[in-house]
Amino acid sequence: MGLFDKIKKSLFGDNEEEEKNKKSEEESQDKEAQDDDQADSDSEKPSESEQEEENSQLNESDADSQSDISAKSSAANKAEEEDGQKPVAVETENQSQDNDTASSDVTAKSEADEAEEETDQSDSQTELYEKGLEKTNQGFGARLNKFFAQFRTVDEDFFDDLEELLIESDVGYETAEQLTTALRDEAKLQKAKSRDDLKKVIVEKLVELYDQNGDAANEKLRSHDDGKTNIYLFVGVNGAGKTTTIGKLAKRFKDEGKSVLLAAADTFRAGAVEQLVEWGKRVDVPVVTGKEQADPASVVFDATTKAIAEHADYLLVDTAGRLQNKKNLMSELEKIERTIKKQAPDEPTETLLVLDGSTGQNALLQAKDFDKTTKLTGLVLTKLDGSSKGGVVLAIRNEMKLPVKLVGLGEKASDLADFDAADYAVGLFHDLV
Ligand SMILES: Nc1nc2c(ncn2[C@@H]2O[C@H](COP(=O)(O)OP(=O)(O)OP(=O)(O)O)[C@@H](O)[C@H]2O)c(=O)[nH]1
Repeated sequence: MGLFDKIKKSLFGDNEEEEKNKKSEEESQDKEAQDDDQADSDSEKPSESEQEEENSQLNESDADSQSDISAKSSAANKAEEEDGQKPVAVETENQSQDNDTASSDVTAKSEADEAEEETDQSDSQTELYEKGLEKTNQGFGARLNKFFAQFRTVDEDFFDDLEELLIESDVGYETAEQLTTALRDEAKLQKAKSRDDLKKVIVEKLVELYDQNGDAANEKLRSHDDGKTNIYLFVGVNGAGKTTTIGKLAKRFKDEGKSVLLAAADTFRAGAVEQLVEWGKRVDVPVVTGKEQADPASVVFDATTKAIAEHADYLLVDTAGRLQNKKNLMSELEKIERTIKKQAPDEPTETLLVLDGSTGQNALLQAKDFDKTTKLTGLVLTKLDGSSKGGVVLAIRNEMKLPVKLVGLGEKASDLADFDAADYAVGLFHDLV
């Protein structure tokens, strides 16, 4: 569907039926990891209160920062039940710095009788956005729609009020100003007078603003298809949705027939490893783990060695969201990146910052902090289904020139979509007014 059709459908509706596909899961492979003397020992670990204090500087979302593994595991189990999938058997063995390659990872076994077909509903991307953005609509979209519902005439007050509304919706001051100016000019040009004319223009301008701030070559997930392993490094504050996104993406790649390996490099928190192992079982991909409190770089080293040796198509690396202080977190990430580059000089293919979509303007600060340490190639915006804002998408794009590559629109394995500016802009208006 072209942009115009999407805008038309959003604003005026139609009766098109949405397609629904069913996807099935494939068997996984058993893999082995090789150990090495790569790991250095980490400095002493902090108290919980120190972690919390540090984390609050990076993440304003208290609810997420307090999420624990029991909640996560029960959420995963609940989702498993929803997906109707039984977990496959998992062999768990810890890795250290010896050379016991046979016991160096956690492997999801692919036993035929256990690999039940997952029948996740695979909604079309537009449908996912519409469903996922329902709550965001109660925020940014609802404000826009309420604003348009009260619309009387196109005058200076109209544009001033619109600019104010955009700033309140976390679009950012600069972006709000740019968008309002563009809208003012376009409204004049198109002689837009009615409410529907203006809504059409604003959707067009939202998309245009997003598009003009990007690098066309870096819009979609990068992936090389030359037999080498694509390594995706996921960074972000705790609770942003890194592990969940990795689980969802692993499922997507598996469904595409690719071989996937996961690395649980958040050894700081035992629950984080468990959570990734749960996802590995759910989507039937092996997970490389290390001993609790082990050097995360050693886990990454083992996982990279294994992925390269076994010609895995993708290695998805989960990292810690918090350490005793920001400096420690950043130096750990630096070390992980160095470790990857040592074995695979052109990697990582992607360094994705995972951001909670409801974080608001703080998301921008996080993006700037992480970008200083690990050169980011893109963003993943999660929880857009539960976001009360949503406007931060534009702020980040405008100020960081970083593309949003993926969006999380729910907790299920299938609730992941490629970011699409038109879908996003249209989704904000869907079903309202
Ligand atoms: N509604 C909704 N919830 C999500 C989404 N993505 C993640 N979550 C939930 O957010 C919570 C935190 O997600 P995690 O994947 O554990 O976050 P993390 O960044 O790995 O956190 P740490 O392991 O603490 O660093 C979990 O309860 C997830 O189920 C999403 O797109 N929508």
